Amino acid sequence: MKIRTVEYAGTVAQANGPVPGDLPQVAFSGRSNVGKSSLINTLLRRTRSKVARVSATPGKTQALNFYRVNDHFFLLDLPGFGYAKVPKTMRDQWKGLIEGYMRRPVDLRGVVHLVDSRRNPSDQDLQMLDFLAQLGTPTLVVLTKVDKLKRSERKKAFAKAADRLGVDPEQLLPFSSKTGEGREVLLAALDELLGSDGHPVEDGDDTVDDVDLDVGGPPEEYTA
Ligand SMILES: Nc1nc2c(ncn2[C@@H]2O[C@H](COP(=O)(O)OP(=O)(O)OP(=O)(O)O)[C@@H](O)[C@H]2O)c(=O)[nH]1
Ligand SMILES: [Mg+2]
Repeated sequence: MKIRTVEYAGTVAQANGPVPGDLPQVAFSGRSNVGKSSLINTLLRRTRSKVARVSATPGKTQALNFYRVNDHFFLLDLPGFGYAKVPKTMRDQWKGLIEGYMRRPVDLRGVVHLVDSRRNPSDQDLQMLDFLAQLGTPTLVVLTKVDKLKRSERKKAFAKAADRLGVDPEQLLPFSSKTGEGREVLLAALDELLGSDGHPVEDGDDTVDDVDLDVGGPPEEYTA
């Protein structure tokens, strides 16, 4: 997939809030600080005008942010979970928002769930993956920040995470926003999730898109 255009399309702060349009969706989830904003910016090649903002106070307001990519699909940035300082009421709100949204009859083609490659997947990671399995939503699991692992550590880390998640190590996609490792594989996986709806099939390099573009972004209170 070649990323041609990315526009902020809206924010959904309530599970039953209006969706900004009628396009297939792919959502990105994971615990706070897992590297989700960095991955989205790397994936969309938005290094100068960042799409997903990094907020100084994680978890303050929980909302789903929508970005329209190539006028063909919505990339959904789900709020990060598991931030230690977030009170339980807020965690319940998070659950209500995400689970409520996912249960809606929206055209959600898949979820990319991020886990830090240096950490053991948490109970919340397992709960999220269970929930997605129950819904039957196709799910990709990405292990982030792999640049921080030595080659020798990587194999062990992947085996351990796979064991805990109950999948094969080959099913875990390595990713690094620092080196760009995994970007092409993940884009190809998104192509598969989206089928022919995601984009017109097309070859060629995709290095020309980081031209000056101001995608805007969610209101400050909705960045997680
Ligand atoms: N070495 C390395 N650091 C990374 C990578 N991805 C993210 N980071 C760092 O990890 C920290 C968190 O990254 P973010 O992309 O803001 O993570 P997030 O999941 O969006 O975090 P919240 O929005 O706060 O939930 C930042 O200090 C990043 O620079 C990576 O691939 N490699
Ligand atoms: Mg973020």
